[in-house]
Formats: sequence, structure tokens, C-alpha cells
Amino acid sequence: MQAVLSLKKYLKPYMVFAIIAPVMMLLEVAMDLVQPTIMQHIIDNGIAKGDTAYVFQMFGLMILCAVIGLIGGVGCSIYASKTAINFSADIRQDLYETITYFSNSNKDRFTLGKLITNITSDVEMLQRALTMLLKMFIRGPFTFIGAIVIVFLTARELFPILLVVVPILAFAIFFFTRLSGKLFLKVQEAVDGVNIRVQENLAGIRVIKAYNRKHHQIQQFTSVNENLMKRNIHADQIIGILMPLTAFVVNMGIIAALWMGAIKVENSTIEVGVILAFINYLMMIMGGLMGSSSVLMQIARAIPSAKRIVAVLEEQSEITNLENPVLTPIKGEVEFDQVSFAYNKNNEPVLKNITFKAKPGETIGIIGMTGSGKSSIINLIPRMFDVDKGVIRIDGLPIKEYDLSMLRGAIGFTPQKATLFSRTIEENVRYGNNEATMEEFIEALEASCAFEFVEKLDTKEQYRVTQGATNLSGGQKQRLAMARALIRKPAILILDDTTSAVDSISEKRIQKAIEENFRESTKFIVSSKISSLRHADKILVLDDGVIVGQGTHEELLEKNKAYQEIVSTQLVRGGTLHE
Ligand SMILES: Nc1ncnc2c1ncn2[C@@H]1O[C@H](COP(=O)(O)OP(=O)(O)OP(=O)(O)O)[C@@H](O)[C@H]1O
Repeated sequence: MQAVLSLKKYLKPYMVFAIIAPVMMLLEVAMDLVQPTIMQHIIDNGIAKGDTAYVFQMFGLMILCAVIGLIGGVGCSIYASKTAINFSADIRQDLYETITYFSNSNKDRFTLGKLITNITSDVEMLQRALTMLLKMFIRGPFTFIGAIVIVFLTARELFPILLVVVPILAFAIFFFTRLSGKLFLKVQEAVDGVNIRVQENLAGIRVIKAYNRKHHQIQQFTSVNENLMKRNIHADQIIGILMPLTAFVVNMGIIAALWMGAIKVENSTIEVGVILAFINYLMMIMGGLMGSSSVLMQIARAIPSAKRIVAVLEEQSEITNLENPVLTPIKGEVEFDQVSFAYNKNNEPVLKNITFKAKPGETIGIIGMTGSGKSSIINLIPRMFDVDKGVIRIDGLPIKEYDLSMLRGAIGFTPQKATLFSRTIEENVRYGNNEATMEEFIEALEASCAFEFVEKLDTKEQYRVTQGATNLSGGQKQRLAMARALIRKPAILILDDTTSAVDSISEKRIQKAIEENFRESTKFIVSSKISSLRHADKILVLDDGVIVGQGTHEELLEKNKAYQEIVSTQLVRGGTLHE
């Protein structure tokens, strides 16, 4: 419940709507309640006494009540929807913004599938609960209480029937509501399972096809889908039992009313209209109880969603700015001083005592076995993660002291997996620098050897990249991702194995273009190929998270065993390096 209450601030801007909706509903309920009594008067004072004028007069009154009730009902629906739609849109927006600021560890903790469920179906669930609440929290209890009071005042002879019927109805509805609340919680968990499976399968569709695992994936989906179906059926069955049960109890009440009523009409202690009005009120009591129970049920279903939403909204990004961050422009001197880092703080660090220095304009190559920690080192520079021990300095200042946007703005980062968005090529490249001129845009394409293939596309730079960039080759993706980093003209350029899918001739041209155009940038180049790094000013040789050698290609070749071993594996016949 705490979770639900902490979301009330999202309701504040729409408080006026949220008040108007139930007030309008009150109007509808009042009109509904008064109508059986009018009907009773039409029967007993009009029809029974042959007073046609009275009948028409009351009939007019009844129509007026119905129209006012209709206005109340429609008004309530409009304002309840307005409140709930705006409320949920604001939560969705905040969730999206919160997730955007998440650090990588925050994202890893929540998982992508759950975050998507959060932003879609959890918010939807809250929206439905709020709409229902605004419509029904007045309607249910007021109809229920109002009908009981009116029966007490106008048909006291039949009131004992209510004393029997109402507790039975209330108990049955309360019992089934509680039960179905629990069952719907299980339905929600099953929806999670389906969402996660769909998301994972669609993202990995190519691997699934390549490994011919379609059948296996379909089986897995069938299993989560069947689980959802069974839980849905189970929850619906409970509602299915409730309806006939309450109808049975109400029908018993009606029979009792007709029976007792008939005797009393014979004794002239009651009139026919009173019996008919009583039957109407009995139906209203059942409707009121059912309405209240469906609000409770919807709230019970929304509480787990609210909890999950609040957990995301309250998650603090682990990587934040200091109170007065440094805004001095970055020149590009990077120093790692005894840096250690672990992704999982209970496990062994993946980087241990990393120490090196890069001067502005230098090229630093990083080489090592798979999993030795190369990407981890460069991920620490734009603060994708924060170090556990030691310090990273840029231009002599710890990176934590810099304004985060400014720090990242000074870095051109191309991660190992080239990620492009479903936009045009130009928009994708300009993502690195929206202010770049057309000349700078072309320069970046040329430096990354992307220009030649973009020129050949029918719509050139306006070519639309599909979701997941499936309409580009691996090498083309890498070139565009590099162009996006280069267009920034960054003080620090980081290329994480970005030429693995690029042919060796293009790779050499890229290296040359970067050397010529980015003389002042400090360049970090991660690669498993010596040929990509041999001209670097300094090469760091990593082994299991430790720097086991650093120096130029020649220095390392002369005295570093680990480097010599890597070189020997990449020599082709004749003693030259494999390009
Ligand atoms: N997000 C993460 N969460 C937990 N562990 C991680 C994460 N990323 C990497 N690791 C682990 O950290 C270690 C170093 O990984 P890293 O990606 O830095 O290696 P690498 O040298 O770049 O490897 P490769 O050449 O295969 O890209 C590995 O053992 C890896 O399993």
C-alpha cells in the first residue's frame, strides 16, 4: 500500500478532474436511487388510483432523473479517464527518464524484459485501477448504502429480508474477491514470463534460425503461454462462480419478497409498488456490492504493478554528479592509478591495480586474451561503471569531479557491439554531434571509410536503418558507429574492437585517417590484432585483469613474454604479421 501511496504525487496535477469524476458519479447514483421510488408512486398512487395526470407527471420526473443520471455517468467517465490517462502518461514518462539515467549495473539488476513490462503493462494496470476507482468507489458503496437506507425508510415490512440476504452476499463477494486477488497476482507473474520470453526470442531471432532451434523456442513459448492461459482460466472461473451464486441469493430474496409481499398485500399492510421497488433496490444492493468488489479486485491487481514501478522510480543511479562538478574543458591526459574494479562486488575484481598514463594526442593500444578486461578498462573512462579502488584522473583531476555530461561529451566512444538506431544514416551519425556541419559529417564518413558504401545506397545518407540495423552488414555498422564517434572531434577517442568486421585495406585507411585528423585526441584502441595496434605510442598487454606489459610494439616484442606469445600466434608464414 505504501508503494501506491508514494505515487499519489502524480495525481496532484489532475486533482480537479479526480474530484469532478466522483461528484458526477454521485449525481448518477442519486438519480438511480430515486427512480424505483418514483416507480412505486406511479404504481400505487397513479395506476392503482386511475390518476393518469399523476402517472404522466411522475413519468416526466423519471425521464428527467434518467437524463440527469446519464449526464452524471458520462461526465464521470470522461473525467475519470482524463485523470487516469494523464496520471499514467506522467508515470510512464518518469519511468523512461529514470531508466535513461540508469547506470549499466542498475540496468543489469532490473533486466530489460522487466523494465519493458514495467513501462507498458504495469503502467496500464495502474491506469485501469485508477479509472475504476474514480468511477466505482462512489457508485459501489453509495448505491449499496443508499438502497438499504431507502428500503428501511420506505419498505420496512420487507427489511428483514435484507438482514438475511445482505450478509450472505457480502461474505460471498468478500471471500471471492480475496481469492481472485491472489489468483490475479499469479496471472501477472505469468504475463511477465510471456513478456520476457517474447522479448528474448525476438531479439535473438537470427541465432534461433541459424541453430535451427525454432521448434525448441516454440515449445518454450507454448509452456509460458499455457501457464498464462491456465492461470487466467483459474482466476476467471472464480468470477464465474461468484456471478451465479450472488444471482441465486438475490433470486431467493426476490421470492421471499414476493411471498411476504403477497401476504401483506392481502392484509392491506403494503402496496404492490413497494414490492416492485424493493426488488429493484435488492438488485441495486447486489450491483453496489459487486461494484465495490471489482474496485478492490482491480486495486489488488494494481498493487504489485505499483510496487514494481516504485522500485524502478526509487532506484538511485549509482553514477551521479558531485554537488559542484568541474566544468573545465578536457584536454585529454588520462591516468589510471592503482585501479581495481569488479562487476559483482562479492567476486574477484576483473581489473587489478591498473596503472598507466596517456598524454593528449597519444594512441594507446590495449591487447589481451578474451575476457582479460580490455573493454572493462575503457568502460571506466566515460564512467559506465565507477572504480572500486584507486583513481582515474583526466588532466590531473579525478574523473568523478567532472560534470558527467561534460566528461561524456568530451569522449567519442564506439563500443564493441555497433548499435545503431532505426533512423536515417545521417541521423545516426549526427547522434554524435547534432551541431556538425555537412562538411564535418562527410569528413566523419570518410575517416571511418563509410562514405564509399553510403554513396552507393539509393537514398545515400537518408537511407533508413532498420531496427537492429539488420539492413546493414557487420562492417558497415562498425563504420557508421565509428563515424558517430569521430564527428564529435573528441578530446578522447575510444574504439573498442571496432574494426573486427572491417577488411584490412579499409582498416589501414581508417587508421591513417584517424592519425591525420585526430592528432590532438587521446586515442584508445582495443583490438585482438597486433596489426591494429603496432603503431600505437603505448600498448598495454592485459592478462586476467592485470597489466603484464606496457610499451611500444618494438619494446614489448623485445622483452615481454606475453606479447611475444600473442605475436607468435599472429605470424603468418614468412614471419610477417597476419593483417
Ligand atoms: N556487465 C558485466 N557484468 C558482469 N561481468 C562482466 C560484465 N562485463 C564483463 N564481465 C566480465 O569481466 C571480465 C572482463 O570482461 P571484458 O569484457 O572486459 O573482457 P575483454 O578483454 O574486453 O574480452 P573480449 O576480448 O572478449 O571482448 C570477463 O570475465 C567478463 O565475464
